[in-house]
Amino acid sequence: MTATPTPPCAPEDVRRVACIGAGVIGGGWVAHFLARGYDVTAWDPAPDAEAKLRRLVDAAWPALTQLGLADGASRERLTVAATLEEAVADAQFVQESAPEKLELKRDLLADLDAAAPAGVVIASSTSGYPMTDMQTTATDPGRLVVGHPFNPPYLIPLVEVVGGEQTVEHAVTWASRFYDVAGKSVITMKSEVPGFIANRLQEALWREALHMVANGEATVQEIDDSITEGPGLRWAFMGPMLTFALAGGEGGMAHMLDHFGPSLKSPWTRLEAPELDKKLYDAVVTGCDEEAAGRTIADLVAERDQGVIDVLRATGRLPQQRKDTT
Ligand SMILES: NC(=O)C1=CN([C@@H]2O[C@H](COP(=O)(O)OP(=O)(O)OC[C@H]3O[C@@H](n4cnc5c(N)ncnc54)[C@H](O)[C@@H]3O)[C@@H](O)[C@H]2O)C=CC1
Ligand SMILES: C[N+](C)(C)CC(=O)CC(=O)[O-]
Repeated sequence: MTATPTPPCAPEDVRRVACIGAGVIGGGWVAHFLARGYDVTAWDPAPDAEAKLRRLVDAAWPALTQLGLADGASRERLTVAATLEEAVADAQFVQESAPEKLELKRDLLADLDAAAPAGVVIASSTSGYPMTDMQTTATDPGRLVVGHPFNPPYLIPLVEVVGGEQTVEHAVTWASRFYDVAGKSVITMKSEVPGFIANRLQEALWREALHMVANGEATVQEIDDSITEGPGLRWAFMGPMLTFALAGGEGGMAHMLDHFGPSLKSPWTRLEAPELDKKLYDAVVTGCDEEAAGRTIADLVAERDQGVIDVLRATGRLPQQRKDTT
């Protein structure tokens, strides 16, 4: 193991970003960084990756233009590299978004560490693996961090940052500051909670939803309506803690706990996940198809993007409108 050098430039001075893996999330990161005015180099081993990536960026661009592009932002600042080494040779920050397979991530992060300039911070988009488990074979594990985004990374602000046991503190601090400068909303985690904070919360909700679908207690449509017509409206601007504090009236959270605490224990009971057997699998997939009612994935992506922009605008969270470019 080598000592981790400090990053070659300050987070504010980064101009060149490498995105490794260019699927749903890697492509979303590419769109985000381009819209923020960075030069982006992407690499993905799939033969059709470049065409798919450019389609994704083109589909995201109208939403990003509505949000306001940074000065000089352009899709022409995207380069697709032929090799991993070429992609990171010049990078000042690397975002890895390859498939969620532990061995693949371990090998890939070690390869990126071998190829990227010394000290450059390398972040993984993993949605659940602790960095401690992924950094085991890298020569300089100190510069490897998790930077967990939310889909699509070009619209959902949150990114969760956390290091592993071998990550040096300055890499975590640097990454958090970089994402902040790049327009993200950052939570820097104190420890490696499996699945990180927000995924644990949404997976807990989803686990309960799967139980209800498996037991025939609710349809997929009812699950979704119960959130979009109910708590989801509040959660866009006020989290579950403060929202429930208001359930206690003038007594706030203390009264809420005194009043409802004992009765709330019944919905807290299902701690184990249901078996994801074929019946449940089919019920969830068919239910989503029925709910989509003929809308394609592209239709739903456009609907979601517009919905997120409307919510950001309505809650005063749009970045300053800036000059539109290409
Ligand atoms: N899909 C989602 O909603 C979210 C996914 N994530 C995380 O982002 C990462 C990527 O997930 P998705 O974009 O959904 O997957 P995806 O399947 O859409 O994209 C993965 C891409 O990686 C490429 N790839 C395959 N082997 C590779 C390698 N050895 N090196 C580099 N690239 C390689 C594939 O060709 C593909 O284009 C995963 O770690 C996932 O957990 C994080 C947040 C949300
Ligand atoms: C489904 N997922 C676990 C990969 C989702 C995430 O990690 C975050 C998100 O976008 O909701």
